[in-house]
Amino acid sequence: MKVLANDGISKAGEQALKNAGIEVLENRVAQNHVIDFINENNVDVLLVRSATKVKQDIIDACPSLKIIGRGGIGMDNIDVEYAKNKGIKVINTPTASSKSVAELVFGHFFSLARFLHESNRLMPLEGETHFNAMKKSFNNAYELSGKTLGVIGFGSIGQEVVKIGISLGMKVKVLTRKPKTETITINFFDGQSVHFNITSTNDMDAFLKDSDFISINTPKTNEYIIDTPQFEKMKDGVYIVNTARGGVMNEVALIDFIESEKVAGAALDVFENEPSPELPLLMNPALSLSPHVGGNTIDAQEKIGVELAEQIIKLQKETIQ
Ligand SMILES: O=C(O)[C@H](O)COP(=O)(O)O
Repeated sequence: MKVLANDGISKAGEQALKNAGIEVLENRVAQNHVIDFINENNVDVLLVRSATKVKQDIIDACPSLKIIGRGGIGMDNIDVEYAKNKGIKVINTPTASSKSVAELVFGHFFSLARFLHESNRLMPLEGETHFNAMKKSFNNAYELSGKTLGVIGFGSIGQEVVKIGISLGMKVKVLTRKPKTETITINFFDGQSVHFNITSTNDMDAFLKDSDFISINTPKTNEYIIDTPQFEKMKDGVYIVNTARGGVMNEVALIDFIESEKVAGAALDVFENEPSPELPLLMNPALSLSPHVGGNTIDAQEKIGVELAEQIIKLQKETIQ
């Protein structure tokens, strides 16, 4: 069996596959050469992250493909149903990177609430006057503790965001299409755990009115979840972080509401025009930005690689001679 890990795979994942007698090709093939490469090398399994798109063209033109694996959560770069209808197994790693994404959400919240993104850019400044002026300009900072965290989406990442929020002493609200209850378990270093039953709401207006810090943690949507009418209903001075997908929040409207100071600060890890975000986003001091790195930790990539390898080995045993 041959695997093409086109957007990379961790050493641990690669080793697990090799130990099972599976060949791993680590070539990084450009999108327009993927079909030829798969056919020339008789690839059985195509592993991707979000960079490589696996759409109908690849699925139709590559009869050797038996498994498409997404190292990560969002499957919007893969024609999942189309592949499944053609008998191709499609797998992902729905929980392996959720802690990493949730930690990035809070990295951005802390950065926004304390102006870290901006002060890092502006330091070092010469002389007491500049130093003190800068210090004064960052006076209106906030603690997260005691504030209301609004989480849009209650999947594995949303739940990890909620855990961190609770641990910081935040009040937590979760917005989902239909209300649902999840038991959130926080494990402490000494082996103790606490459990919280959290029920989400579908009352968007109340959610927007109450939330001081909003994190978007949903799959990609066809329409904006956050657009002008939603911004209008938010608290003055709200902070928003989007680590979900470009397209869940209207970036043009976001800039307008930052300019009117309705939104105090926002962070984007994902962009409508990815990988080339619009210029007004890049230059805006109220924005903390990162280049789609939610799952980019050594820890998450290790877990992702190993989980993918385990699933492939299992599928190989079950279905592929
Ligand atoms: O959907 C995901 O898993 C995250 O957005 C990470 O995407 P990436 O693997 O392309 O970094």
